[in-house]
Amino acid sequence: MDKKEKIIVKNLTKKFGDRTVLKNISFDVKEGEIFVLMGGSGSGKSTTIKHIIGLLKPTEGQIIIDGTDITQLTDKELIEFRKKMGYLFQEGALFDSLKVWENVGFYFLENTDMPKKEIYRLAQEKLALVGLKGIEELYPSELSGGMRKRVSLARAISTNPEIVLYDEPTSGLDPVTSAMIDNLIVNLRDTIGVTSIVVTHDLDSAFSIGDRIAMIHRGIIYAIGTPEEIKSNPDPIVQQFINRKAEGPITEELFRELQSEKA
Ligand SMILES: Nc1ncnc2c1ncn2[C@@H]1O[C@H](COP(=O)(O)OP(=O)(O)OP(=O)(O)O)[C@@H](O)[C@H]1O
Repeated sequence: MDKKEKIIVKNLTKKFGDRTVLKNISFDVKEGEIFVLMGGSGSGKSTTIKHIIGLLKPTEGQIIIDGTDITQLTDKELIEFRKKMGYLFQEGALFDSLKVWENVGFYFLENTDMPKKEIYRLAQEKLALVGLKGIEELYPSELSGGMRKRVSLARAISTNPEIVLYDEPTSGLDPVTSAMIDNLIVNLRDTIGVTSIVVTHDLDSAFSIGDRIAMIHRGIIYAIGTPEEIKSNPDPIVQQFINRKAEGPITEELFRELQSEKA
């Protein structure tokens, strides 16, 4: 039997001023699925997931999560709804003035009466999951970029969310740490059935962890399918992207644009 849809993105269009960044995109993500969103710089990946977490409102379209159209929620309702979602920001977005454990336990420090000792323990547990130990008392400025990213990931999963949205979880990480993050994403699905959307440029990671992959280019979804289906998709844009080719329709478009800007 087909799994139930957890997230439905329906005819989503987003304009910033007179620029249309997302052009009527639709897809759904099934419960417990790892759905990868792939595409070049500026293609609209971050904008798409920011709609799913409710940080952006669509110009047109709907975002339906567990049957609720979140675009219709009030700010207060949205904050409550977001409890079931974790979001790993592209830049990490840690609070520099807070220690690592306070960053990881931020949700509980802000919103609950849980004793600090317990929050500290919870932070330790989540940090261990991302391979970090003994850094609870440090500040983000004392960490490497890769460590900061992992601390952000520990924070994203601190509330045991049903849905986790990852914006470039492995960018800037060494191959071993990247593989560890990939494993963690897969483990969260296998052990507690987390539904994930992973935005990535990392083709190896996309093909190894994705149950399905969507390829977005200039605000349009060109292909959606299993890794095998994407590999054999004949679309020239998809093929140029997944084969890392310098020449092809993506570069030709870019070239034409640069020429017309010069003219
Ligand atoms: N708040 C905003 N105001 C105006 N334009 C924006 C805004 N946010 C994003 N854009 C534009 O929308 C387009 C898509 O941006 P987005 O961040 O979604 O791309 P992306 O696919 O995530 O790229 P990258 O891989 O480089 O992070 C870009 O051209 C960007 O400049």
